[in-house]
Amino acid sequence: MTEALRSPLQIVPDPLPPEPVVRLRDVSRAFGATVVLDSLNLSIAPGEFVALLGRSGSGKTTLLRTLAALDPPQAQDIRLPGSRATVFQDARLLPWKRVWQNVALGLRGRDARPRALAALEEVGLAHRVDAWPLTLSGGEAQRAAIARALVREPELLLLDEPFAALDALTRMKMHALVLALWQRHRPALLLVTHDVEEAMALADRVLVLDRGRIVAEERLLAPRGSRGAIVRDLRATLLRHLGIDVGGAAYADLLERHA
Ligand SMILES: Nc1ncnc2c1ncn2[C@@H]1O[C@H](COP(=O)(O)OP(=O)(O)OP(=O)(O)O)[C@@H](O)[C@H]1O
Repeated sequence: MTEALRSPLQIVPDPLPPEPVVRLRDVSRAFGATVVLDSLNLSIAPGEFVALLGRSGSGKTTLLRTLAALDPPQAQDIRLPGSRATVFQDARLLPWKRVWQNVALGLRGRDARPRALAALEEVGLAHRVDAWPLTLSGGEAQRAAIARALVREPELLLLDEPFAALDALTRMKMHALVLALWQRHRPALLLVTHDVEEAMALADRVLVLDRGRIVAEERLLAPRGSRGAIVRDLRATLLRHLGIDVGGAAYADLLERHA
């Protein structure tokens, strides 16, 4: 027997953390003299759900476009997975193609249609597969856009304020849907949002971007659905980073009016 096997106290090394699927090191981006991303560092682990908050003009969309590799490549230290998909605020469906054809767009092989149909069924649109995009409601169009992203089984799913244009009830349904799909498929997911509540309800980690830098990072360790007790302080912290003082009299007054 070897020495190691005889020892009653074997030291089992911690498993190495998984390699991030996204890694940005010291990434900057400027438009003319305006610096929009400023020496930014960001890692996202496989299967992690990250929310990105930021005031208007803080650089969220620019960061998302960098992660989607939509802008011309630059000589920067950026690692991205090969398979990525993006869902925007507007569904961007081609109006001259039926819903299932929009989802199947770019898929190769005979199984393109069955794959598209399966994805549409997953998002609750089995009854609308042959519809024209212009006949869909806003929520249905976003479901189709999510199906189009998911059918590619991306390692990285980017959501750019996908619920911003939806009414409150539809938004809640979409939250539940995105969470269920993320749990089933487990892509790394970056959700850009203005909505602190949305970020806290859905994400594992919430980042705040300000003037092209990540100025706050909060991990949500409590399981989703049982976060009620811990969210108040966190909400206040995140809102402060977004320039809203929840301790201020004006905010207290606002809360009272909504009570
Ligand atoms: N193609 C471009 N050319 C010039 N300036 C740009 C371009 N794209 C973005 N900007 C500028 O970069 C800054 C950040 O824009 P970005 O769209 O990334 O912000 P954002 O946080 O997504 O804002 P919002 O929440 O309002 O969508 C803004 O000042 C914007 O005017």
